[in-house]
Amino acid sequence: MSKELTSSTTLHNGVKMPWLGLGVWKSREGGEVEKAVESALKLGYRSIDTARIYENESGVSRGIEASGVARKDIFLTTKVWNTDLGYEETLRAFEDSKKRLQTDYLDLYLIHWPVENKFVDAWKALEKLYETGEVRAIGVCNFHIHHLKTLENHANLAPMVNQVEFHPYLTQTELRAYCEQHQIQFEAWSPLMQGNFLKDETILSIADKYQRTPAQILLRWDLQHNVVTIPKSVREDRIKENTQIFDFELTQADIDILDQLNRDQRFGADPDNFNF
Ligand SMILES: NC(=O)C1=CN([C@@H]2O[C@H](COP(=O)(O)OP(=O)(O)OC[C@H]3O[C@@H](n4cnc5c(N)ncnc54)[C@H](OP(=O)(O)O)[C@@H]3O)[C@@H](O)[C@H]2O)C=CC1
Ligand SMILES: O=C1CO[C@H](CO)[C@@H](O)[C@@H]1O
Repeated sequence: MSKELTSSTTLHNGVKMPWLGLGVWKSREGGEVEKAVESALKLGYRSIDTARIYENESGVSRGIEASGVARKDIFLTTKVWNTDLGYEETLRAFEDSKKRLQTDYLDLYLIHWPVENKFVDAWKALEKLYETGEVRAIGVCNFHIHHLKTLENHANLAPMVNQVEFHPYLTQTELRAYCEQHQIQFEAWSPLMQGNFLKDETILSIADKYQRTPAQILLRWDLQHNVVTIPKSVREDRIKENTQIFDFELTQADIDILDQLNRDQRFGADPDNFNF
């Protein structure tokens, strides 16, 4: 499978989404996020993942502006937060995010968490935004199979993306298979294990073998699993390092070794057990 920095997966509605994007959770507005987004776009990233709850959508838009990259060439994602779930509430939250992001449309709008009894109404709002062309693709985050099944029973449109925690300690085998069967693109959050990979001897030794950094091994492993990945960094050297994953390939044996590190360990919250 050959991929390059600008290469994309095709979602089930035909929209193209880059395999690599920049995550911006914890990237602070007022300088940090602006600089990270500007650097990433100048280095060739074409996808940015933010959320209302990250409180940096305005900063993201300033970074885009500073980069000089045309809006039409960028795949921009944001998410509706738990307190804004509901039909009218979600439509309003979308308008507010659009204003902060200084854009007339979004490429991808996601439900951030599967809050029971609320996500179906929010999904109806996302379908409406999709029908009116204000968003090019819609999807969910943190949905287990049972949440996807509930949605299926009420939705006109299947989600195009499910963005969930994914790395070698949490390989999500069943959920990935389900998403693949239903043409839902799987997207990894915390692909770098929030920085917790440095103590893992297996990851370090594979990095050594390929003469790559551990971060590059983790991101390459995502690509070879056909998983969209959105590593976060505010450091230009790392933002660049995280792009250098398209010119080498892991052997199947090494992919298997990384897969076997699975221990169903989360660095973030469990969707069935969250409390925000
Ligand atoms: N839908 C959801 O519920 C969620 C979505 N997300 C999305 O996914 C994105 C990525 O996940 P996130 O949780 O941020 O964590 P990541 O797994 O991307 O790890 C980010 C951490 O790794 C460090 N880092 C980045 N690159 C390197 C490198 N090359 N070498 C060493 N360390 C590195 C960063 O530090 P530094 O910045 O200092 O370089 C930061 O501390 C988020 O930013 C957000 O957009 C995340 C969580 C939940
Ligand atoms: O994207 C996210 C990052 O983690 C946060 C929880 O602490 C949430 O905002 C959300 O899951």
